[in-house]
Amino acid sequence: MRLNYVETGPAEAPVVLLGSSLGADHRMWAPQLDVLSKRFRVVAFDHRGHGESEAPDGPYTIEDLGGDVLELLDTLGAEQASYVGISLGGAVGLWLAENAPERFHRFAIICPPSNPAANPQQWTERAAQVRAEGTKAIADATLGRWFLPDFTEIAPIREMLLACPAEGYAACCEALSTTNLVPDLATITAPVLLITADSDTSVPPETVVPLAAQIPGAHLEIVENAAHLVTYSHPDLVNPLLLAHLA
Ligand SMILES: O=C(O)CC1=CCC(=O)O1
Repeated sequence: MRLNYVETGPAEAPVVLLGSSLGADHRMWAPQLDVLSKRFRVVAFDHRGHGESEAPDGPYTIEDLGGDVLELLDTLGAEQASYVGISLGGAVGLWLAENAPERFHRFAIICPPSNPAANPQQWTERAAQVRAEGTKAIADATLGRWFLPDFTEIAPIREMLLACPAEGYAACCEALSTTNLVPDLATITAPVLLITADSDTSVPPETVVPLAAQIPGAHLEIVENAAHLVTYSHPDLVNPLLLAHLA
């Protein structure tokens, strides 16, 4: 699987991978790039079925998405990296922390759905809707969950959602419908920063806060007055947390 990615920062610096949310692509990390690229070789990638990555027919699994990231590390010639992921990208990060600890230094996991398989119908219905009507059918509702009304710079994210291949979006919904990362959280050995947002209705903080007690040594931060896509709306608060954890 060839994942599309964009690389910034010094080639010899430690690698940090950036994994995006469902329907978005590597461009959603624009507010982090300047800051992280001063210290790291930053690789923002598109999950399979997203952005300019290949979009084979689904369904996909979390193992497919995590395996793609391990292949990307090989492509980059990086034995190890740190990983920052939000939402779907956060779920992929938890899978990597559980299944490939030898390839990673540190994780920053933001607003992750840890057990979306608890409500599989939500995801299979959304997959069917997007296959039938395209991502335009879910764009407004998604933006309404991802940002509070006072955040108005949403046009670039809308454009990413509309550009996302319907099959790729649907197949990643199906990956979420079969994903439960909770049973193996206690096996995670890498240092994990968990970030949640107090007004996240996509992945409510009540579902993220308990993970901090289940992941050994995890550090939890709650961003106030923020919704799901907190990296995009609140880089002033999130970027210092990322730098402090990754450095
Ligand atoms: O689409 C949403 O609001 C919820 C979501 C779950 C995984 C993800 O990336 O977004």
